[in-house]
Formats: sequence, C-alpha cells, structure tokens
Amino acid sequence: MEEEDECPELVPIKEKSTGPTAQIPVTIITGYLGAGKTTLLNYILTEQHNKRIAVILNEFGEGSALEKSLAVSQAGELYEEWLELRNGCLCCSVKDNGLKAIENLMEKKGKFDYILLETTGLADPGAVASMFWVDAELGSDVYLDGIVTVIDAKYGMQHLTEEKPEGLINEAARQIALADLAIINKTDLVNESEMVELRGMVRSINGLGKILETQKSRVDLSQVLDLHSFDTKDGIRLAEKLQLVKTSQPHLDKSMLTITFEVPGSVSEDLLNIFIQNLLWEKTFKNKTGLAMIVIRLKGIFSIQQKQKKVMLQGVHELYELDETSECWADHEPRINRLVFIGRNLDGDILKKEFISAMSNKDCVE
Ligand SMILES: Nc1nc2c(ncn2[C@@H]2O[C@H](COP(=O)(O)OP(=O)(O)OP(=O)(O)O)[C@@H](O)[C@H]2O)c(=O)[nH]1
Ligand SMILES: [Zn+2]
Repeated sequence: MEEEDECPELVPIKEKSTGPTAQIPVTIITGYLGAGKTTLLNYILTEQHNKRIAVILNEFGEGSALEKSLAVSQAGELYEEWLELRNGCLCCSVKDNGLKAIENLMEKKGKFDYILLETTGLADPGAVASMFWVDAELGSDVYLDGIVTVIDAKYGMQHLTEEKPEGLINEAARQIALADLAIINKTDLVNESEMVELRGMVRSINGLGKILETQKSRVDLSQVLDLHSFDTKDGIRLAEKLQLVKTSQPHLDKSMLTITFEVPGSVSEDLLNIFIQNLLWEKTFKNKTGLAMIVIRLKGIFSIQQKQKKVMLQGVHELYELDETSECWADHEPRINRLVFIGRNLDGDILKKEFISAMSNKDCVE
C-alpha cells in the first residue's frame, strides 16, 4: 500500500520564514550579576564575525561602567535610541522589555542580521524567551536562537547554594537550567578543584546544554551564535544529543536537575499533548514527597503514530511546541521516544511511569 505521507530522502529543511527576507536570530545572554555578560557582548562585537549585530541591553539603569562604555560613551546617559557602533553593529537599551526594542529594530531591518539581548542579572530568561517564542509564532521577523548563561567561576557556587525562602526559585539555578550554552567565566580566579565542583554542579542542573570555560568571556563565536536551539533545523543533532543526556544526581535538596528517559513505540499525538499539558500547565505530577514537579525546560524526540518523520518537542515554562523535523524514521530504526526535563522536584521513575500510563490508553502504543 502507498504511504500517505511520502517521505523522500533529502527533504529540504523547512524554513519558518516564507517572505523574501530571512528571520533574524535572537540570542539571549543571561547570567548572575557581574558574571561577564557585557564582557561577552563586547567580545562578540569586536570579533570577526561577518555579521552586523544589534545589541539590546535590557534595563541597564544600574549597570556597570562597562555597559556605559559599550554604549559608545554617551556621557553615562541612559538612552533608548539606537546607536551605530563603529563596525556597523547597533546598540540600544530598553527599560521594560525587549518588545519595544524589537519593534524599533524592525524598522532598521536589513541593516543587521543578528540580535543579542543581555538580560539583567536577576531576570528570568525563560520569560524573555517566551516572549520571542510567542512572537515568532505570530509571524514575527525574529526567532529565538538560544539562551547563553554566563556563570561566575568564583561566585557561581555561592549564588547557586544561596538559601531561598520556601517556594522562591534560585535565579542563578534557573538561568543555568535554561541555558543552551553555559559559559563558566573568570576561570583565572579559581583553582582546578573549585572548577571541578562548579562544573559538576552546572552539569547536574542542566544535563543538556553545552558547557564552556572562559576568561574574559572569550569564546569561539561559532559555539555561541546560530545554535538553533528551539527550531527543527537542528532536529537531527538534537536526536543524537538526547541520547547522551544522563539523569543527574542532585547536589542539593530541592535543587534544579535534569531527568531523562526513553520509551519505545509510537505514541498518539493527542495523548502526548494531554501528558505535556498536565505536566506543564496543571502540574499534576508529584514526586515522592508530594511536591508538584516543576519543569522549566523540556526537549524531546518522538515517534508519533502515522507520522514518518521524527517529531521534536520544545518547552520553556508553560509554552511548548511539537514540530516535525526533516528526518524520517529509517526502515529498521527502532521507534523510540526520548524525553529530557529540567526543573525542580523531578523524579525520573515516577515521571516515566506517568508517561507510559498516559500513552498506553488502548490502541495508542503500537
Ligand atoms: N578576573 C576576571 N574578571 C573578569 C572576567 N571577565 C569579566 N571580568 C570582570 O568582571 C566584571 C563584571 O563583568 P561584566 O561583563 O560587566 O558582567 P555583567 O554580567 O555584564 O554584569 P551586570 O550587567 O552588572 O550583571 C568586570 O569588571 C569585568 O572586567 C574574567 O574572566 N576574569
Ligand atoms: Zn552587564
């Protein structure tokens, strides 16, 4: 019988943009106070990258002297106008959120091809990310490329282990949990054993993102830009990457951590949606101590019934998206669903059981 959903090899990668101009990637640069975000921005702007980059500094009212110098020495004045840097890059600051800036930016579209957004040290990058993500769905000219979190090698551990009042989230941990790339900066200020400890901590929070170590935020730009962390363009690499993720051993009670598991078979898209919504929206699933599992970053590759192509799941906070990748399941390739969750109060065994039971509504698993 002919397959309904033909899947020839060498399917061109589907671009979200259909217009004549390509969408502009946005990279969110986050990290705790003083970790080295502005240093990273400065470095990127001065490196050879053959891109015209626009920089948005989110709320830098109390910012450092460095930020003001980045702002092309406007006598320390706050400004909300665009400034053109010497190498053609643009710079601006925003007080509220990135949206207004992006609107302004759109008017200058064509003048640049990349946006870097530095959040304040205490910001929730997930909220900023959601904003761009939702906007992209609405046919915006920008898309979210990735979240880069800069970590202070010397004070990072202290930020991460700070006790928070019950129910309040540790911002430093959340920023790491959401990182597609974690940069441990200021390695000159610590010894090797401190590095090992911090690296282990970062890895246990986020088992998915790449970790780099730098001084003065000097990093290979190809590791920072064009990550495609949220779109299906990188679906193939994601499938491979998910196989390498390990469930982490939490360093602290109640800490943020990564859980992963795989379940063979093909699942119903409807039941999958219900499972995800119960997890992200209803917070139905509880760990052994009765606390609701809170997921703030979610990725997965699924085999969906009646679909030839692998389906990718992306989630940030309560937003999620299921998208077909360009890659088909090969003839003899075992159909396996792989899921990775980053968040709090997670229990991998319980979550896996919940997933299997949610999917095993009769005639829903092959
Ligand atoms: N020793 C050392 N200092 C560094 C390094 N990288 C940056 N710094 C210094 O750390 C300080 C803070 O750097 P910024 O880049 O302003 O940090 P930020 O994350 O933008 O800070 P806020 O925006 O205030 O949260 C500056 O004085 C930098 O010169 C490094 O690798 N080693
Ligand atoms: Zn800064």
